[in-house]
Amino acid sequence: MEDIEEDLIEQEQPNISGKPFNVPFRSTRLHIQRSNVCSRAYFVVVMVFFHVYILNVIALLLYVHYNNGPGDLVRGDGESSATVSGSRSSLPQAAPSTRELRVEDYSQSFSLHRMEGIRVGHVQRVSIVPDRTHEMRTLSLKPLLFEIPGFLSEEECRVVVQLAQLKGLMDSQSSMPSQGQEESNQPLLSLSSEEVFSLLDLNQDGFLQKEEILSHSRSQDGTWLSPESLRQMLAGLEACPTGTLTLGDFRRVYDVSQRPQQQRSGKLHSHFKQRNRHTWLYQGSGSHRVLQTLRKRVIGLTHLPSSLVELSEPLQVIRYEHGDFSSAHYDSSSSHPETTCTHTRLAGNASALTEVSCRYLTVSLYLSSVEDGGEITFPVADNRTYDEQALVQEGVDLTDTQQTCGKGNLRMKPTTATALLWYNHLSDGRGWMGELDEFSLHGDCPVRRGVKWVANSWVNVDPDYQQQARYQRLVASQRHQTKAAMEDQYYSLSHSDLHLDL
Ligand SMILES: O=C(O)CCC(=O)C(=O)O
Ligand SMILES: [Fe+2]
Repeated sequence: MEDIEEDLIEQEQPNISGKPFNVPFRSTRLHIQRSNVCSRAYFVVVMVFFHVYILNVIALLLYVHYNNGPGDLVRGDGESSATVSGSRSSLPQAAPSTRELRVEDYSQSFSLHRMEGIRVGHVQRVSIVPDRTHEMRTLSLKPLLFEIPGFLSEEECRVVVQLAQLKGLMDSQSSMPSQGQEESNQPLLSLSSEEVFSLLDLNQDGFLQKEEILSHSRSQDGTWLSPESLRQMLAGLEACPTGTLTLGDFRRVYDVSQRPQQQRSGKLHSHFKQRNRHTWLYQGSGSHRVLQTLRKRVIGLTHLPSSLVELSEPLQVIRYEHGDFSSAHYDSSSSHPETTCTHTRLAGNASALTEVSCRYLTVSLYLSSVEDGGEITFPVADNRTYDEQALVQEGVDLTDTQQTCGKGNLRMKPTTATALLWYNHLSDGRGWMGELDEFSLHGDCPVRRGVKWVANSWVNVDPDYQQQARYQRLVASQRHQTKAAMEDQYYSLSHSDLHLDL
């Protein structure tokens, strides 16, 4: 207490003006301090806490500043209307920066841009190309779906159709066995369980290990084992105490997995069917300027980072002639532990996983109008809830676009130069891609008169953010190596030229 009083006396020195504090004030301070509330120790502790707090805030601000988004992965790159028709460097990207390499060090603090639908019928003006704006109309909120008339010029539509014709179109394959294909696959599917077991038993030890089953279903091609059937088999395998399947186990599990889906789940779901022809058009540097422009326009429209869009699938151009259609389907897939995204597979230790398409959103570009039929249908758009059972009721299967196109909730007639954009996935609530949006189910009604040309621009995103980041770093470093190799070659060439000259 004496110390405190000494201290107080020291503090009662005259102030700057040379005058001592007046008496009432001094007596108040003395009173407070004698009551021990503001003891020196207390003051020191408060100040220490205060400084630690300030330091923490500064550290946090610095952290946020230097880790502002995952580098090239989701950087807003200002690829706006002004740059849509501007030329961009075609040089390979630089090597991964230290900033990119730190991507895994911190948790997500960024967002994949997602447009606002506001309400059905809402029209917003968007700036995608210089010197003009486009109207973007919300067609549904579930899925989040927009229509942008005049997204392309008629000339651009013509060029894309001609480029597709030049490339050549091929028959589209159904990703799931269609009824027709089931028949044509009969000889293959009629392999006995013993034969299938023996083919899968790579090391011929008489047991099937998980890796052996997975090894045959790595690539999406073929119709033998859909992701759903694969899940059935793996569930059966996990139920076995040994973690392997004997021939007897395999017979049971395989039988169940090969039964049509409607019998397993009790739901009358028809398999995916389609009839049309398609081709793929590369949009990277060196491709036709219209294709490059369209990709930039998709970047401008979606506000997604150019690196994501540029590493996505090429443009798919589809031609539907008379009677051509596709039954209702999802453009993307829900994620499961047994699946990996096709586009990022090289970046993971995923050699034994089934590949699936991971497409955050779809931009469908209509390159022609159709005289009759050929609408795109979203059978469950804006239903209050998603009910898979309700898709098939009283013999009416809403996924069967050949029979029930008129009964879906939303149908859009193809119109030349119009774009549709919809999100196939919900947000994960943290700014990355979340679950498959079940309302994004859509199909194509049969063309009755005319020809439908449509181009699909998909933006691929891996629901596993780290995997997407690894993939982008891998591509960036490979590009860097390629560039270095090209420069080396150029250097040695010019060097040898020099020798020749001499
Ligand atoms: O025809 C359309 O409008 C879109 C085509 C489509 O759904 C697809 O190819 O996945
Ligand atoms: Fe589709």
